[in-house]
Amino acid sequence: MFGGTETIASVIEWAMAEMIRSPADLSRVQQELVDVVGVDRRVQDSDFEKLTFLRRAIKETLRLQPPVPLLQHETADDADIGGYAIPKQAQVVVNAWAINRDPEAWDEPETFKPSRFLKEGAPDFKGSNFEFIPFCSGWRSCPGMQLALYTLELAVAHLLHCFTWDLPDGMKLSELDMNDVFGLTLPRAERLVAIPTPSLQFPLF
Ligand code: HEM
Repeated sequence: MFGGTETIASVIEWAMAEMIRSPADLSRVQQELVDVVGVDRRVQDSDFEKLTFLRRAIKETLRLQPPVPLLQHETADDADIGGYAIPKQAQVVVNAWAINRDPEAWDEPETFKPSRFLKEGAPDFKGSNFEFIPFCSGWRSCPGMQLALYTLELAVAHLLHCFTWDLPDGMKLSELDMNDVFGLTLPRAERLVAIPTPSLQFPLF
């Protein structure tokens, strides 16, 4: 299995890139952090329950950039799926990346839009909404999901609460390369380079 660290590092980088490229969402997440946490202390575990937009921005990142895009399994028995006969012990590859962007399931599937998850009945990734499967589903789904979510939320919350972020050398948002390298994992084709400026009213170190 791919390391938990590589998957998490990739999603943190994608989340930062998606938000920098979407200033309205970035400013909504940062305002939420100021409203919930303030500017004179750091984020704590007890804050996460109230950081609803930040958590949806991470969900949306996992939809667009699942770090395990292809799920490889073997059928235990003969099966019939959508009229296709799949024999026992067939190798089946599920393209989670394509499913998470299926235009029949998602409105504007290519657009980073965390607010889609604010709607009543929006899909969740706990395993029963098959249009959204960044952690797969069923008894071989990711056992590290809760740890991964906690780590992702904590890291991104600190990065966005403690700093404001700018692209280097007057680079425009439209120039940010959002290509990936498609394979067993889904890293960015070009590393994200962004300049942090401290934003809190106390020394960070
Ligand atoms: C954003 C972070 C992560 C994502 C999106 C993710 C996603 C996945 C997916 C999709 C699978 C199933 C693969 C398949 O069915 O072919 C999986 C399996 C697994 N993951 Fe994760 N993972 C993440 C982080 C972690 C972490 C932090 C750990 C451990 C600390 C972990 C441990 C595992 C293990 C042990 C399996 C194999 C389970 C089995 O084969 O029964 N993952 N992960």
